[in-house]
Amino acid sequence: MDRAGRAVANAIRARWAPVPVLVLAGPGNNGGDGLVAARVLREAGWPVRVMLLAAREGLSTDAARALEGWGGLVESPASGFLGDAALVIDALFGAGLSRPVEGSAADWLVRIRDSGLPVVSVDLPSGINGDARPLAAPHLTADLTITFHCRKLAHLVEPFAEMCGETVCVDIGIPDGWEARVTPVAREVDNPDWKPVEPSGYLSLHKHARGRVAVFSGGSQSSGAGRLAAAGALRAGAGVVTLCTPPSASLVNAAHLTAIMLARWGSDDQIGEVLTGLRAEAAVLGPALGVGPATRKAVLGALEANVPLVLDADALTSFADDADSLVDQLHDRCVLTPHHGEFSRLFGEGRPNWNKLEQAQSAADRCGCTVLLKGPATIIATPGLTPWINRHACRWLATAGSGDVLAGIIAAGLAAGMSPHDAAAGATWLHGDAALRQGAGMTAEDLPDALPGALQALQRRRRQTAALSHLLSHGS
Ligand SMILES: NC(=O)C1=CN([C@@H]2O[C@H](COP(=O)(O)OP(=O)(O)OC[C@H]3O[C@@H](n4cnc5c(N)ncnc54)[C@H](O)[C@@H]3O)[C@@H](O)[C@H]2O)[C@@H](O)CC1
Repeated sequence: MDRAGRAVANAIRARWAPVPVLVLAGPGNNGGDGLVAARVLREAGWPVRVMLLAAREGLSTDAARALEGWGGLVESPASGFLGDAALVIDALFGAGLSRPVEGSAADWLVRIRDSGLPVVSVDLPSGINGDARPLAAPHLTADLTITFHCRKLAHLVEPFAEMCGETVCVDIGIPDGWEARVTPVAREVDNPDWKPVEPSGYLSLHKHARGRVAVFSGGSQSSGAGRLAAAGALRAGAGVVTLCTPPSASLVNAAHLTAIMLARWGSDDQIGEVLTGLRAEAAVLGPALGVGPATRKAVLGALEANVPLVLDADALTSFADDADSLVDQLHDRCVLTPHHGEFSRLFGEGRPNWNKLEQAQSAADRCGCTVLLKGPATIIATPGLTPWINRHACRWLATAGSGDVLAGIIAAGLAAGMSPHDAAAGATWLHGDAALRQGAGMTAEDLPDALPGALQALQRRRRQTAALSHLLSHGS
C-alpha cells in the first residue's frame, strides 16, 4: 500500500505544480492508497485536505494504518465539500467495488463530476468495476488513473478505458511468478508473432512458399474493398495474392492492380473450384460483396472447400436473419471479423451484464472458431484459448475501408500457416501500428503502404526482446 500510495503521489507531482488537493478516501485499501498519497504530497509541501467516506472504525486494517500515517485533520463534508480544491484524488472505491454506488457516496461522485475539477483516480475511477461490466449508477471520469502491477479489463476496453483518462500502470514490487498462479482473463497483444516475414524462413523461400491468398471482389460499383484487402495481404507478406473478380469488375480491377493477380469469378463458377484452381491457402470473403443470397452461396461454398477463411462485412450481414445457417457450417480455421453493428446483427447483445470479452468469447464458442470483435480495443476470442486484446491502434482507423485491409492482413497470416488466433492478433497489431505511423489524415489506402515500416519495427522489437531474454537467462 505504501508503494501504491507513493506511486500515486509521484505521478501527480510529475504532472502538476503544487495545488490544493482534496483526497476522498473510501473504507477499503483503495482509500488506504489515497491516504498514503495524501501524506506524501503533504510532506512535499502540497496543501492537502482529506475526507473519509466511512467512519474510522469501518476502515480496513491497512487503511486504518494509513490514516494513522496521515495523522492530520479529517474534514467533514459539512464544512465545505470541495472548498478551494484544485485537484481531487479519488480513492473511494477501486477493485473492491461490489455493488452500485448509492447514498452519500453517489452524492460525492455527482458533486465531483459536476465541479469539473481534474480528477486523479486510484486504480479505477470510482463507480467503474475492474471487469468492465455495464454501469447502472454514477461513476467518475478521471483525467489520470494510476493502477498497480497490471491493467484490469476496464483499463483496456471501451467505454471504460476512455473514462480512465491517461492510465499509468506502476510496478509495486509484486514478485515474478504471480501470473503463473492465476488464469488471466485476457492478454494484451504486444510484439506478436508474424510468420509471413520471419527471418528464419523467408530469405530461402520462393513466393509460393510464403502463402497464397485469394480475395473475392464485389462488382463494378464496389470493387475497391476487395483491392484494399488484397493490398493488405500482399504488403503483410503473402507471396501470391489473387483478386477473384466478377466479369463486371474485371476492367476496373485490372486498371488498378499490378503485383496482385486477377482471376475470373463468374456467378456460375463454383467458388470451391476457384479456390482449388488457385491453390489458395487462405481466402477473404465479404468486403463489398453485397448482402443477399449470392453472398450466402459464396460463403457456404467457400466453407465447404475447407480453406482458412476470413469472413468480414457482407459475408456476415448476409446471415443476419439466420445466423445458425452460417454457424453450423463454420470450421476452426475461420476468422470472423465483425464490428459492433455486424456482431449484434449476427449474435445479438448477449446477457445484459456481459462485458465485451464475454460477448466475443460466447460468440467464438458458439461458432467453434475465432471471432475478432473490432473497436478501440479489439478482442480476439477462440474456443479454449486466452483471448487477446489489442489496443495498439488509434482513432484514425475509424475510416472507410480500414477493416478490409485488416481482413487481408489476417489472410496473409493464415496462408503462412499461423493459427487463426495468432494470425488475427498479429494482424490487428500490425494494422494498428500502420495507422499510428500514418496518423491524422490517413485513409485506408495509406495502410498497406505503412505496413513495411510496421513489419520492420516489429522485427526489430522481436530481435531486441530475444536478445534481452538471452542475456537474462545466460548472464552477460
Ligand atoms: N490487490 C493488490 O495487490 C493491491 C491493491 N491495492 C489497492 O486496494 C484496492 C482494493 O482494495 P479493497 O479490496 O479493500 O477494495 P476497495 O477499497 O476498492 O473497496 C472495498 C470497500 O468498499 C466497500 N464497497 C464496495 N462497493 C461499495 C459500494 N458500492 N458502496 C459502498 N461501499 C462499497 C466494501 O464493503 C469494502 O469496505 C485496489 O483498488 C487498490 O487501490 C493497492 O494497495 C496495491 C496492492
